[in-house]
Amino acid sequence: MKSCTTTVSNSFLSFVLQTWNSGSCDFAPESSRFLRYYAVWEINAFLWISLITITFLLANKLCKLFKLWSQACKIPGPPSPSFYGHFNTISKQSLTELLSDSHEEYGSVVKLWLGPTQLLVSIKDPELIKEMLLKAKDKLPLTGKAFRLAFGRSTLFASSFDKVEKRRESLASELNGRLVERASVIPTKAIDCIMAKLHQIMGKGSVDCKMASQHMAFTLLGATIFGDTFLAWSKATVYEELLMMVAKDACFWASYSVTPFWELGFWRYQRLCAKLKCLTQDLMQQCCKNYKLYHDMDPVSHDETANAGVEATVGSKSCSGIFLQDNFSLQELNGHLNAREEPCGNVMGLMFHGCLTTGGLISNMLMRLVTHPEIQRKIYSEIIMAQKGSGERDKPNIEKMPLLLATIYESARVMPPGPLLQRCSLKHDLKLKSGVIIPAGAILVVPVQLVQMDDSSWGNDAGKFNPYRFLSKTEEISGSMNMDTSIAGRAGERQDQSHSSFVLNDPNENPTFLPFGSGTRACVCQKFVIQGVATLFASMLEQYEVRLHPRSKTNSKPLTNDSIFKNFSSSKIVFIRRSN
Ligand code: HEM
Repeated sequence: MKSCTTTVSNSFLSFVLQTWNSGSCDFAPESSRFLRYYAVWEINAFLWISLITITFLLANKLCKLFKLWSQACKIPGPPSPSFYGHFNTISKQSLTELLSDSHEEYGSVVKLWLGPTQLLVSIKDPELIKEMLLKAKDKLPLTGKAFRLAFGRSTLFASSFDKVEKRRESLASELNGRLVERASVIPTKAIDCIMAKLHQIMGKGSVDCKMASQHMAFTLLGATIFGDTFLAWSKATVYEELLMMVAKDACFWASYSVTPFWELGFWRYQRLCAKLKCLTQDLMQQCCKNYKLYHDMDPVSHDETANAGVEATVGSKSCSGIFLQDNFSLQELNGHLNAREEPCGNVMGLMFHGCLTTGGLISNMLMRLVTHPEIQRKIYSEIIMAQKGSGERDKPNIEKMPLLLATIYESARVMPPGPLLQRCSLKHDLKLKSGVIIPAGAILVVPVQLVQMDDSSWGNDAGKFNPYRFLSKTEEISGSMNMDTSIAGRAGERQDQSHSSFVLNDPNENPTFLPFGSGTRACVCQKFVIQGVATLFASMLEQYEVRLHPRSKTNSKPLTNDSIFKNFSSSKIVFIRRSN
């Protein structure tokens, strides 16, 4: 027995047997010997099974790795400079620039190694992009992890398509249905709040474009989701700060392959996330209380009550926020919660994604307006003309503002809020019609910035900011008939736009217009965002002219941006109240 104690497993065995021998059992010597053999046999079997399972798992991993390497060999791309692939190159050079060089040299599908097991495949050809965005339904595990660490489990923004499919559908049908109609009412109230805040800040001189845009996006989205309650909420400023702090570190903590429970910083981050969650719950409770109050009242007094506490800052009409309408409540957005779902995960996720992307778009729009004052002047005339037609201040008629809409599209084209679209096929290899096979688990990217600036899709002036590319001229013939002439791609004709009227082309007709993605995981809010941002700018430009602060420098050449945080310009701008 003593000789058995030399190995770890045997010492465990002897412990078991000794316990048996010294126990109070009255086994006969044969049965106790049988039990001893049986125990030895069981433990040996357990160790063998463990060994075989681990070997099988390792062999499986190794096979997958060989398969990945052999499939990746067939995809063209620059040779890997080291064991870590192009990872070090990317930290020195922007990924978009590296992809631009690689596509030029190796064609429309290129691979880069981000490590021995991490393959990135970039696609630039419009047809292949369309096919890939339809077929690759998953998002990178890193994206899903960033959302999960920050906001808990949710049914939007998860990596696997199966988890998000249902919630995407319900959100899309609600947003693209009657809520789009409301998107034009909400910003009018939000804009008063935004301008009140900007005026406070501008008392000190100018405002930082990045800060102003972030605040506009936050207020616009908050008012849209939560309604009047949000505009009157005393903790909105703290909420905004917290959201931005969480956003800044989300990807960093998700990038650890093992969640770093040992890091103090991680727990500090988790405390921020918990605070954000408490605030979201507080806001949602207030919304529900106000909603109940509003619905328990007789219809005549609705407006008075819903505006209690809001009247000081915003107009007179009440609005209850998009998700508190009839059958689509905030609770419903979070789903029929299952045990593994966080109560406000979806709402926080939407605020997070919506604020960053919409903030990026607004910042970009503001910078285009200050660097192209002639376009701003024309948009202003368009707003005044449209207003004369309808006479309603509370609801700017953005359908009559094609130049404003085209400027938003063009801003999103020249500098999309996210420079790369990323997808993944987690379980299956992806076979494209061209014959290329992309192994399961590879990171698939579309370099949106390159694709949207490509001469072959956008004409020779693809690198220029020109909103008129999204417009068609309508010429009046014999005073009655309208004839559409597409002016996209005709640089000469674009010079004389002052006396013509225009209609907006559908930007999604061009398959390389991708600021909102496309295919299975495309943004469900495109229509809604465009309408909201257009109404925001229509209300704002009607009252204010935006100018660059005289001492501020701009870089009118779009920067290549690898992160949406870099997308905010830090130029100083001023809002000058119009005299009329
Ligand atoms: C300028 C503003 C926005 C831009 C540029 C934008 C862009 C995007 C992009 C590029 C994607 C991924 C598309 C793909 O992979 O094909 C996406 C997904 C999504 N966006 Fe947006 N977005 C914006 C605002 C919003 C807002 C305001 C909301 C909602 C309040 C929203 C909700 C979503 C949702 C639910 C998804 C799908 C997530 C998934 O399938 O996991 N977006 N967006």
